[in-house]
Amino acid sequence: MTATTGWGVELQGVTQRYGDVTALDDVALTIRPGTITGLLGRNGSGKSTMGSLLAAFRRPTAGRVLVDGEDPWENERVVPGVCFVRESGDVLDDCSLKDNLAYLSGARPWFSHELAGELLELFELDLKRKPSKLSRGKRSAFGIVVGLASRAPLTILDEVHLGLDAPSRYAFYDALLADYAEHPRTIVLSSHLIDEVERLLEDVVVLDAGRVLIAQDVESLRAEGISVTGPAAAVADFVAGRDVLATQRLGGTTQTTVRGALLEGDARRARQAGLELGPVPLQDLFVHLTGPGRTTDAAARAQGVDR
Ligand SMILES: Nc1ncnc2c1ncn2[C@@H]1O[C@H](COP(=O)(O)OP(=O)(O)OP(=O)(O)O)[C@@H](O)[C@H]1O
Repeated sequence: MTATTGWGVELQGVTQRYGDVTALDDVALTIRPGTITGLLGRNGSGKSTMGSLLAAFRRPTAGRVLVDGEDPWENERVVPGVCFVRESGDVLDDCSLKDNLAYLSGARPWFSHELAGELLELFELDLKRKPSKLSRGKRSAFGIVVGLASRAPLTILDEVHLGLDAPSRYAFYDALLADYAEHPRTIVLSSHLIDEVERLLEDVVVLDAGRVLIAQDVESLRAEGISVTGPAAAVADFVAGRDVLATQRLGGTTQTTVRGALLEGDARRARQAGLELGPVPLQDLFVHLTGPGRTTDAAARAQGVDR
């Protein structure tokens, strides 16, 4: 089948309830086609639920899900183009990997057997083995083989690195980037290892208790976090009136993380006050915005509510 450049996603007022648990709460979101988007959030924030809605594993309680402009639910055009790989692994446990690949590739119009072969070798997976007999890491690796080789226009990789050792994780990241460069598509990557995946991401969506806290491109998000370090009084003066996310003190020195782009003259003012300005890693921003005790403030900030 001819290549695509990836399918976009739009969620309009999407709510998903499980009994009295609201997993997604009136979510409005656009995922740009042809990007790698990081789907981040603390445990239970709704990431897997969002994946299952995009893959039409379930229908939302309320609102509209659009994949490539159409509702994916029972949609014969859209469903084969959405590949959702999740930790639980939707594989045939008691069939060999070879039979699994034959079965799974049958439903995937863009499936590349050549790439599957390369990845099986990379992760040292034996086609004769059955998923039920694999270690956790090898099971994850097989999920990655299926997810990448499917070359689906919308690929959702939900915590697919679980159990993988560090060399295998980095091999996965490299393989993903290499294949994505040659076969552009939309990839939604959910992971708690933000430091590791940051370099892969173009856009980032942060969910917080079922709501969208952040949805923007990584570059502009990074530019919004500033670390200010220097004498305590000078730091306090510099950050006054700004959105302070965290402060650490060591002796007379303070390091404060603020959210918000630098204003004109800030760099000069900081230099004159003996302060050091620096970037904030995405992981730190995430922790400061969603960490325990911050949830309510962060959600309120996202909604423009003053507390
Ligand atoms: N099938 C289900 N039945 C009942 N509640 C569910 C179901 N699936 C998810 N939930 C609940 O919905 C909320 C969101 O869960 P979800 O799995 O989407 O979060 P997550 O961000 O993927 O979490 P994690 O990072 O821990 O995997 C949680 O409170 C969870 O307990």
